[in-house]
Amino acid sequence: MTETSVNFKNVSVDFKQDKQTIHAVSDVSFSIPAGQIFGIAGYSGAGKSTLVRTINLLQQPTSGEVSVLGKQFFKKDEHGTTEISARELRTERRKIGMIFQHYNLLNQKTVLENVAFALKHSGLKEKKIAAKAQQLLADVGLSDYAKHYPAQLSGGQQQRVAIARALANDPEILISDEATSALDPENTNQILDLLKELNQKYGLTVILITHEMDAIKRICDQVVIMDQGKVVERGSLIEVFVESTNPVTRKIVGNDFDALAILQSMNIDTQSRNLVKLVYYSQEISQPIIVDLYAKYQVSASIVYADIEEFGSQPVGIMIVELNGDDDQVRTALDYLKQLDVQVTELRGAK
Ligand SMILES: Nc1ncnc2c1ncn2[C@@H]1O[C@H](COP(=O)(O)OP(=O)(O)OP(=O)(O)O)[C@@H](O)[C@H]1O
Repeated sequence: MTETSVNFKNVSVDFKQDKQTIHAVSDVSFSIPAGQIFGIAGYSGAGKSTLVRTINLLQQPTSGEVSVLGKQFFKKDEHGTTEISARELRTERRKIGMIFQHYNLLNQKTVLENVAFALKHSGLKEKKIAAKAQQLLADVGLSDYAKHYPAQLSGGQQQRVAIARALANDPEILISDEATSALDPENTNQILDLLKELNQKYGLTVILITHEMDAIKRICDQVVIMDQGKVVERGSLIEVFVESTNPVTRKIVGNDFDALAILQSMNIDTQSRNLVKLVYYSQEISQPIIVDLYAKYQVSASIVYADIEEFGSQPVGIMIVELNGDDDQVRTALDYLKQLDVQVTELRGAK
């Protein structure tokens, strides 16, 4: 397996509309490592769908280069255009499954037939097709629903059928374009957990396009934030959700770790009080911090704000504390916290 599943290099997509040019995607470059769950997040209209449609050339870039699983699919620059042949593209597209917000199931066919339909051109005999479709249904937890019709299933179950169908040709990449956007929170989480399970079981690369930050936080390894056709930021969940100071990113991912925004919403003045933001990566650490600071350094820390968020299975805590004590002791206490792998940000005078 190649290490990079998708590589975008200087990809731009323009649409001409009423004599105007819409720059849906502008000079985007990044790569998606194989075997990861990779999020592409941003507001509606940011260019996410247009960008991922260039992966299987459902959308041709206006310029730039797209390579998938080590093979160059498309390149257009000042020297001209090179493109994979239609025949090769047909073969390569089998390695890329897609699911969408709308399940697009065939209503007159049973669940099993819907999945089997995707294997029509696989070269397998009918019996083998039925067996494989049944196995795929088992993979998505729908073994008992083979003979049901789509209308008899819930939205979450229908999306499972769509996932089974998308996996029919054993793809290496699964693109999920807002696949949970029409589902309630419980079904959303179940589908996300299923994607994670498939990622782990089969090493499937999952590209998760969504405007729902909770979805990204639940299962992604890395995330790209897009805004107005451009990549604003790329990194691990912690880098993007916890550490980023980029204002566009913060607006999109929320202010859960932005101490100044939190304090402002609580009407707390940062100028006159010795406030410190502490970020830590283990749940057990928060209580001892406060106790230790007093016991070791006679620095009292009163908690102004505290919260814990989960990123996948990684809890990340934030505390804003007001420190009181001798100046030198406060300094030593802060050094001690840094040694404990607690990120310390002093907020006095910060804007
Ligand atoms: N075929 C098209 N013709 C003209 N404009 C288009 C076309 N497809 C997309 N656009 C425009 O390109 C921009 C990016 O759209 P895109 O659908 O990629 O965004 P998105 O981030 O996926 O948002 P959404 O989740 O709402 O689809 C938008 O301004 C959109 O109106």
